[in-house]
Amino acid sequence: MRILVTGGAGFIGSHLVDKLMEKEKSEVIVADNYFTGSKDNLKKWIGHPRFELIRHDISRPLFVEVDQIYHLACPASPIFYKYNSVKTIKTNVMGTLNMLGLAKRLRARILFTSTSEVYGDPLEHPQKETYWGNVNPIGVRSCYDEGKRMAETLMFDYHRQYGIEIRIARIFNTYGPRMNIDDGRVVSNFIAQAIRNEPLTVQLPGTQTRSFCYVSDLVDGLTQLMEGTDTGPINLGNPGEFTMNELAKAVQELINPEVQISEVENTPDDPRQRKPDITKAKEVLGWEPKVNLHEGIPLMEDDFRQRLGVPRT
Ligand SMILES: NC(=O)c1ccc[n+]([C@@H]2O[C@H](COP(=O)([O-])OP(=O)(O)OC[C@H]3O[C@@H](n4cnc5c(N)ncnc54)[C@H](O)[C@@H]3O)[C@@H](O)[C@H]2O)c1
Ligand SMILES: O=c1ccn([C@@H]2O[C@H](COP(=O)(O)OP(=O)(O)O[C@H]3OC[C@@H](O)[C@H](O)[C@H]3O)[C@@H](O)[C@H]2O)c(=O)[nH]1
Repeated sequence: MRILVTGGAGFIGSHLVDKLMEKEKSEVIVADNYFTGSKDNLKKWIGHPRFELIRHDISRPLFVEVDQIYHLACPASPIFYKYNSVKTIKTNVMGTLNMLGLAKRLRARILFTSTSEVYGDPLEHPQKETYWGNVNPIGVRSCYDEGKRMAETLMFDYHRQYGIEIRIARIFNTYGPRMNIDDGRVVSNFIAQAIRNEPLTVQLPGTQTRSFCYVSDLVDGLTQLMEGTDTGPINLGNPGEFTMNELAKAVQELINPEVQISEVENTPDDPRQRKPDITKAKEVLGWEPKVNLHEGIPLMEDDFRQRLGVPRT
């Protein structure tokens, strides 16, 4: 089995590669342009006979011979996906078209990592896969959430029109070791701030909620979805829901009780609430997350302390 992972040098992608490489018969090819990812995340596999790393931007066609495609390439942190919004759209739309073209030529199964952001600022809570969402089509987040929605449309049209085997995961906020230290997402920000003894920046109002999934759980969900028979979309996330005020308190308690918490301005269109309904994942895949936030934060803290060079005192 030869498997392509686009975006495999990123946070989730590199953990997925670790899991795929554990299977002795798998060969893994990663294609990544290193916009938010890094070779460092894959250093243990570089030089391995079953592993190949290609610098490639998926908004251009890619010619490789594989049996399965995990299509993850796309900046995921709001700061990075807004940085060059037109490029984010090209990555989602042209990139997904290119990967579907590859899947069509090879008759390969393709899994796309969509997002809870397709639900926008959801009016249904928790979110089921049947909910169509509440998305601003012209806002600063649209390059990402509308880009992912268009990519889901392309996936289903290739499936209906050409019989391509597709899998769609709608991933909710995921955290863990190897996130970029200055990634800008909330869990990595708070952990880095707590270790550096800088105020935790809670964006107002602080009552907005998210549900945080530990990366090993998420990766198990992705491989189970790929190996199963359901096209999805299937929500993959941890239903444990926290306000940003609660998250800041948890990080303060677990990492640095002395650290201050400060309130800062938010960005436009920030979703006010988000929690996955994972009934479908449980029924169809037999999947549910195992690691809760209070267990996951210390695991991520170890990795951040090591990279920041600040040991526990
Ligand atoms: N982490 C989350 O909470 C979360 C939630 C929902 C969905 N997702 C999705 O999961 C996937 C992985 O997210 P992540 O958190 O690992 O993000 P990440 O930013 O760490 O990884 C994305 C990877 O894609 C690469 N990339 C970006 N544009 C590319 C392009 N045009 N060509 C080739 N490579 C490109 C980056 O260099 C990086 O290695 C993304 O598709 C993201 O939208 C993540
Ligand atoms: O320092 C910070 C950063 C963020 N936040 C808040 O934390 C919440 C989560 O923000 P993040 O930037 O981590 O992530 P978001 O939930 O906005 O988007 C994420 O959603 C799912 C995925 O597709 C992506 O990983 C990302 O787009 C927001 O309400 C934001 O206002 C803070 O309070 N402080």
